[in-house]
Amino acid sequence: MERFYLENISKYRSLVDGLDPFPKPRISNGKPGPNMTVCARIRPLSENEGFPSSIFPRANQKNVVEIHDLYHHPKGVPILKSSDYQVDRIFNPSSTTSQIYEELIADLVPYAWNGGVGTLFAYGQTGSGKTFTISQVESLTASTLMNGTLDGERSIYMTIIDLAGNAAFDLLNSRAPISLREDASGATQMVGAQEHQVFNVDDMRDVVERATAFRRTAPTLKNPASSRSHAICRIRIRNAVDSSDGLLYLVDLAGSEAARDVAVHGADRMRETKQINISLSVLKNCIRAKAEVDTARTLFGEKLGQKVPHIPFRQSALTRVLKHVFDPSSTRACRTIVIACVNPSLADVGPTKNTLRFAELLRVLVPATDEVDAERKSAMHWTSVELKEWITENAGNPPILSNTIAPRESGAQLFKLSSKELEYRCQKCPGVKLEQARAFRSILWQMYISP
Ligand SMILES: Nc1ncnc2c1ncn2[C@@H]1O[C@H](COP(=O)(O)OP(=O)(O)OP(=O)(O)O)[C@@H](O)[C@H]1O
Repeated sequence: MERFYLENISKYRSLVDGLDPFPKPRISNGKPGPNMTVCARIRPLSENEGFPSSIFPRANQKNVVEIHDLYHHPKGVPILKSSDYQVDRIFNPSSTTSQIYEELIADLVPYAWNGGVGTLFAYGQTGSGKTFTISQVESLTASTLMNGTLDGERSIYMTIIDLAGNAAFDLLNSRAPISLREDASGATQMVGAQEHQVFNVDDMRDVVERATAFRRTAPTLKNPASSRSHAICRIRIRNAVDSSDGLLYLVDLAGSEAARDVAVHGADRMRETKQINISLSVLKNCIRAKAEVDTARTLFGEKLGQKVPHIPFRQSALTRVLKHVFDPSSTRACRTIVIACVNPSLADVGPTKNTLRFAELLRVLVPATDEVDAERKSAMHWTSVELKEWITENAGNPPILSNTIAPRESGAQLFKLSSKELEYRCQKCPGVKLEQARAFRSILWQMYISP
């Protein structure tokens, strides 16, 4: 494929130049949820790669990127296939980590200082800049925590572990194996992991450097030192006065490597990649379900009762460690930021689209409350024709339509279907994947939930 792109670079450029610079804007039906921000960071092109960029921030709409890919047309002429993606914030190749930190992450630090749980994930294809971003954020976080501007006395402790499959290792103790267990209160404990108290910026940077030396890496086609594990840096901020410890989790996820990248590395690497991809998929389901719970709580408050989506956080070691973040019964205040890292090179266009699709699926938009009420009330009485119109507008691409509703099914009947039945029907539509079916189901879920 890379050869095809290289041979057609000038054709690609001329096709992109011929596109309408002001395409039809995407319609967004809400604003980002209260405790979750999903952004994308486009790293600079490496000079030695020789491919043009496939990512074009849209000129007439903020936080939307267009991706242009080149396809082999059966008639032999390369054609352009374009898609667009929207996130809460896009950082261009010229953005520095300090800018990203100031704009997006710095607020998590006082939030955790005052007892909240702040979590930052870096997600993306191998070589897309996750470790680059998280390591600089760790250093900037150390400066904010230690520069004396935050009110009150706190003690700060760090633990850094990595997870390979369901096995966990202590990066601050020569990668000694540790176990993850739930204690009597239901909290997940990293049994055997060392926790280091830190007193200044240098202490914190030393701890991070020590951990980095023990991180598991292996070569991939895209990165000679690719991280093949999820690294979790936990900073516990102890407040002796009211005993509610704040927590900051900085999570550098393993590269979401495509199978073709590891094909040359044998069966073990294929197994490892499969495990990484499973844990990333569970993580995605948990982040999205958590955002749905938060959104529903914002919209319906006390009236919501027990009617919250299931959060499958027990399905992988990664999400069990982060139980504080995902357990819907937890009463702790949590804020989560996801940075989807992408490499703009045309050679990476496939994984880039996967990463941005992943990022989009994490977003749960909150419609204005009066809009929800009005829409919900009228939707219950829609006929199947009105329902079809609504589904066409809201079900994404490819459209979920043909088999979703029976000929005379009304709005009220569709909204009462169980999630399983709805997912099953959506999946019968050509080209619709389970993830899209779930995302669509959650839009419906927000609409039909009764206060
Ligand atoms: N924003 C950026 N500016 C300059 N260089 C960058 C940027 N992002 C990444 N790089 C460079 O790209 C290379 C790969 O980055 P990095 O190791 O962070 O990727 P990764 O996503 O963590 O990969 P993996 O999942 O394989 O570990 C590194 O040499 C890094 O210095």
